Amino acid sequence: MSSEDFNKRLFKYLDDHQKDYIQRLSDAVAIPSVSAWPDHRPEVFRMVQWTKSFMESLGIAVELADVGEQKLADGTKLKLPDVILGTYGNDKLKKTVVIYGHLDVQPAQVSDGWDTEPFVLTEKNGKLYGRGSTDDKGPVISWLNVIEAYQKLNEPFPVNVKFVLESMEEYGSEGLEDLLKSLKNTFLSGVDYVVISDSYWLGKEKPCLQYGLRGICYFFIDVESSTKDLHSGCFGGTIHEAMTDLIAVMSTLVDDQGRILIDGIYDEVAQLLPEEAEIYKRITFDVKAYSAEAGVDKTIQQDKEQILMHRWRYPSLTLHGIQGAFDGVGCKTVIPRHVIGKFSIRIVPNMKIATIEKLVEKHVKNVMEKRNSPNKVSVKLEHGGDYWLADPNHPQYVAARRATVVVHGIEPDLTREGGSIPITLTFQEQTGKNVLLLPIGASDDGAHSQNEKFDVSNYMNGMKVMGVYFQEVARV
Ligand SMILES: NCC(=O)N[C@@H](Cc1c[nH]cn1)C(=O)O
Ligand SMILES: [Zn+2]
Ligand SMILES: [Zn+2]
Repeated sequence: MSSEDFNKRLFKYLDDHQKDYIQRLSDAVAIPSVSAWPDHRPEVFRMVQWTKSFMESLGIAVELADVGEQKLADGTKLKLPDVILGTYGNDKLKKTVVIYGHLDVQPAQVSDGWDTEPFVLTEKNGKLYGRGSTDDKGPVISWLNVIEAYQKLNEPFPVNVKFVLESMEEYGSEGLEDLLKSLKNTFLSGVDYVVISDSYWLGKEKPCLQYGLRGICYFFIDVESSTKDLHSGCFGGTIHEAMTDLIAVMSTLVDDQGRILIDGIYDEVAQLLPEEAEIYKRITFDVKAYSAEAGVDKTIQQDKEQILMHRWRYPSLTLHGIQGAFDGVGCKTVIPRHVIGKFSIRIVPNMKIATIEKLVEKHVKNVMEKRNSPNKVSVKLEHGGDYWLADPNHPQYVAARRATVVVHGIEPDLTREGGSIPITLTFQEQTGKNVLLLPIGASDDGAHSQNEKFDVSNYMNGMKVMGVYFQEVARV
């Protein structure tokens, strides 16, 4: 049978089973596998077991790798979720593809402003709303659905597949880097390509392939002022307040133009070369739609090239929150005794995590010295992940481009991504092979945000691209 004929059968099979795929995603979304919530760790374990059972039902050999314990801020220890290592096929004559994905999700609660229950997949106008629908349960399940479709069509699978599915990605992939290093000469030896579907198109219509990611350095600034919370009427104006110190420090980190104010932070950022500047001009990107997706009236930069550069090739600093601060409704006249400020810096070529860590420590120390405060202040790099860049002309990218053309009838843009998948570089280093980012979700999916969703059309077309990608990559 020609590949065109098989593709027709594959696409029909996938289309005919749309309902089953939505039900499967709904079952996965119903498990609130939030890695950042320690009390939800059993749910993360349940998600691992759910996926293991699904994989085993497809004849994938599954091994669970223990990656140790997580030490929480209060000193308690919590078991890290096992990493799923799956092996599908072991034919020496076939190429071997490693598929990485994650089963944990960002926190979500209706009170954050969701229109529906975040852990109940809700279909409205062709969109599937639910936490993890696009990040990253939808894409992970898509890969597995495609394997099932090949089986049901009695079609030999074109490649061997090795799965690495973790459940701490949204919390810095703790334990995974060491695991991959230990697997270099065993599970990861002899692989040919690595592919990751855990990112989004640049727009809503046009597919893309990505060859770059920013890294991340996530910091905690801990300020402690007293042994207990205090009445602001009795003590206000007489003691050095922890929150006042913390806000003073946090307000010195970034200016209103998004420029990071930490001395030396831009020193290692790669210079923009004329050839690179040209790349941004060729990319399809709708600035108005971007603002609309963010729900803002005005972005810092106005032109397309500048926005893309500030997403992909310049660092950014975001203030995320303050643990221990009063954030309830109403008024509470308290002086919090202990607050932890959280911020992250997205890092780009050629910034080094160790340099960033030193510069941030120095900056906080300088600001605090000027304040003459007796409070205990410490800075901690909670987790760090490197930036990553690959060669978009590599044959694996050519294979994925062909697959995209078959399904979408259009060449994908070759783009980068402003977010981070910290383990991508480790895969590249430990396998020595090309890594491809193959996004299937749309730019407005709202990962990490309220009302995260995955379009049914992206789910269906994403599986089709994955199905054809396996054939194309088998040939290169
Ligand atoms: N889909 C990728 C993603 O969302 N990655 C996270 C990774 C991360 C790192 N620290 C906390 N989360 C991201 O925020 O980019
Ligand atoms: Zn993700
Ligand atoms: Zn995410």
